Amino acid sequence: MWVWEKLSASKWLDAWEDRFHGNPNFVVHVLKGGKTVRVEVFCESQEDAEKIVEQFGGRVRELKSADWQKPVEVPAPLKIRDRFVVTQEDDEAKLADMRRQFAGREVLSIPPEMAFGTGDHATTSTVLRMLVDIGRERGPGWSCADLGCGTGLLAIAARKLGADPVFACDFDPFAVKVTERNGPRNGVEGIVVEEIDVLAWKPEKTYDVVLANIFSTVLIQAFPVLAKLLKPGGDIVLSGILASQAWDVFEEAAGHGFGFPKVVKKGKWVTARGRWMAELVD
Ligand SMILES: C[S@@+](CC[C@H](N)C(=O)[O-])C[C@H]1O[C@@H](n2cnc3c(N)ncnc32)[C@H](O)[C@@H]1O
Repeated sequence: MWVWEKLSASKWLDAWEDRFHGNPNFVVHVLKGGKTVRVEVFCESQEDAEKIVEQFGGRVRELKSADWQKPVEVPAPLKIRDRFVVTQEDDEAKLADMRRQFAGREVLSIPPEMAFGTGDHATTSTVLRMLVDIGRERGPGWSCADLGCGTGLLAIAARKLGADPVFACDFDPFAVKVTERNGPRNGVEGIVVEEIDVLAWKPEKTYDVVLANIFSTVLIQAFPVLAKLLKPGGDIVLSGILASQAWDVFEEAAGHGFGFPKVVKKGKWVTARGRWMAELVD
């Protein structure tokens, strides 16, 4: 296992977070009392690591496999309103215990894999909370698209909340596979999952609810696609937005007829729930 690492001044912290948000294999450390940032990216091969170094600069080192294999403690289950509990546990006996412990909430099992979205990141958990609210407001029978689905957690939750059909996509083929696996693992069938680059997409269907937890630089370019995808009066939830970039996102959104009356900031991450006001667009 190879690690590419780069040191840079801490003023670039947001830029690095933005660039790698969604990549489960990157870790950003703040060093020297906040003056320096170290970006570590885990790669399968030295060749991959060297390609990244060529692109961004930095240095490659080999991680001792003992470090890599160190058992990681399963984090505590995460409660989402009074509706879900999200856990990385996949042991059936432990899941059965959790179902007893959290009776009344549905337990969603999303084991950690090389795809983003086990629920513990603020950008995912805030979308989940907003999604529970949307599900309650809409009742059964709304359609939902989850763009940049990662592990598929949001699509699975949408299906459990009454959405039908549910469409999920990611440009990472591994995320597509993981989402296809995680649906049935959680008793959910029928989520349509496709490998799609949102920025090169010409959607043919429209949805009542669109979710996109993808970083700002992608969202800013994605509004023409989002406007084609969302039904007039539909709900849209955007996440993965660094607070420092939120106004750029909202400004671009407004130009395409999107308004975001509900904004939640968790740490430096912003999640926004809004609507597409088709009548404001020529
Ligand atoms: C932050 S993760 C979100 C995962 C999951 N939806 C969640 O909320 O936890 C962003 C996902 O978007 C995907 N992604 C990034 N840019 C994309 C693009 N242009 N088209 C499709 N997927 C993209 C990444 O592969 C990653 O799985």
